[in-house]
Amino acid sequence: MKQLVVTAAVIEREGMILLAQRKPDTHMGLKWEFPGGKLEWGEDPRAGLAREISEELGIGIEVGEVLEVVSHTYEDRHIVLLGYRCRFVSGEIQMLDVQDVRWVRPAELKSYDVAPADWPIVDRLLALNE
Ligand SMILES: Nc1nc2c([nH]c(=O)n2[C@H]2C[C@H](O)[C@@H](COP(=O)(O)OP(=O)(O)OP(=O)(O)O)O2)c(=O)[nH]1
Repeated sequence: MKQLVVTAAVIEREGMILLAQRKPDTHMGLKWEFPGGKLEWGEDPRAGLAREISEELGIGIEVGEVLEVVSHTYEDRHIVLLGYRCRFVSGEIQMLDVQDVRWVRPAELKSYDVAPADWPIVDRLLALNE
C-alpha cells in the first residue's frame, strides 16, 4: 500500500470556495475536491501546492495557514492530506487538469460528492463560518 502526502488548497474569494472535480480516469474520478496534489520528493508543501494549482488551474495563489490535516486510508493507499487556507491572487482559471470547477458558498459544500478524505476539511470550514 502506498503512503502519500497530498496538499489541498481551500481557495477563498469574496466568501466563495473553489471546488474542483477530478478527471474521470483518475483515482476518485469525478469526485469533487480541494485542488492540489501529491508532494514531490523533498518539496516544501506550500511551494508544492502553489505549483499544483498553477499546473492544474493556471492561477496564482497565496498559501496561508493549515486549516486541517487529515489521515485517510482508501483501499489501496494511505493519504496524509494537508489542507491550507489560500487566497486567490492572479490569473484566470483554466481547466488544465481538472474536469470542472465551481465557486461555492461554504454552506453548499455538503451538497457536492466530495472525496471522503476531504470531509474533515469541509467540517472545519463550516465550523469557522458558523
Ligand atoms: N488534490 C487532491 N487530492 C485528493 C483530495 N482528497 C483526496 O482524497 N485526494 C486524493 C486523490 C489522489 O489519490 C491523491 C492526489 O493525487 P493527484 O492525482 O491529485 O495528485 P497529482 O496531480 O500530484 O498526481 P498525478 O496526476 O501527477 O499522478 O489524493 C483533495 O482534496 N485534493
